[in-house]
Amino acid sequence: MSASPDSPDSPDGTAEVPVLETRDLAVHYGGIKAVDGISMSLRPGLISGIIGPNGSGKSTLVAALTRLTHLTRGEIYSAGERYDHLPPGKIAGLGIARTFQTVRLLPELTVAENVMLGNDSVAEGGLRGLAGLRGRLGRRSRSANPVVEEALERTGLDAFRDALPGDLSYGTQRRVEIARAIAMRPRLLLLDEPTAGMNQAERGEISRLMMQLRDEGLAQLLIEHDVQMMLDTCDHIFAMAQGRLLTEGRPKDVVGDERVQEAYLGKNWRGHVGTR
Ligand SMILES: Nc1ncnc2c1ncn2[C@@H]1O[C@H](COP(=O)(O)OP(=O)(O)OP(=O)(O)O)[C@@H](O)[C@H]1O
Repeated sequence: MSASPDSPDSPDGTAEVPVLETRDLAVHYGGIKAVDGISMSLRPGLISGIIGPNGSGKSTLVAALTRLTHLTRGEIYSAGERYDHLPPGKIAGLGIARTFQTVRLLPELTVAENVMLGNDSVAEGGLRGLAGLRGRLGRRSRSANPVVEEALERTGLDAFRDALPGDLSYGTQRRVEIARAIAMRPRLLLLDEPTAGMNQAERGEISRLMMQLRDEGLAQLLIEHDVQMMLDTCDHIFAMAQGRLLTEGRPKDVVGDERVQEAYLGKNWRGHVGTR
């Protein structure tokens, strides 16, 4: 692998290696330029966000970062190491975990078992690992896996450990997905619309969880249509339109940017932008 030749400076002047970086990234589907020349850099330990109208390329960008779609051109680096040639199965090994737009839990497994699937030892065992999971975990017992226990605790799911996903609220199912991703011990967590279909209280819960994880050092990239949540949660926002970056910066600056308002928010958006 080749190393990224230059790195941005952190506020204290020392060189800081981005947790993730793209250079001139493009994904075209025939004539559709879903992503068209994105160069972006995610700083460690921050919550970064992507906003943009429907069809602006946000999900395609995440698919490119996790190597689930082809690249038309460009380069991707994880902690300075170029990885755009790797297949999707190798991305977790780089310390990049993700949640999806729709809940993807295994309905016949308990919360603890679903979370355990995120852990390396089980993932390496594949389906045989899954078959052995029940025996090792045991219903109504602790998993004896400190990573899983920690993930359940950090996401406030300990009380639900023996529940099946179908018995949980949508918001709690989302938290299980985040717990499973955390059990991978990632360096970077990608969250694609984690609060879709949630009420305000559940959104607040996810937002607080993300900030808690950020305070514990986990870098996150959030895609979300709820602009107020983005303002409240993110440290840095990228605004996309038609596959390109319109602007990036502090949330209130980006949301206050005329081009962003024109492309996405509309002139009637009246959220508050002055609190951060
Ligand atoms: N597999 C595909 N084949 C062809 N076109 C695609 C494919 N995936 C995405 N597109 C197109 O690429 C563009 C960007 O789509 P994408 O889903 O990335 O946007 P988005 O910003 O995530 O939208 P949303 O907010 O609605 O989820 C759209 O025009 C979409 O129709």
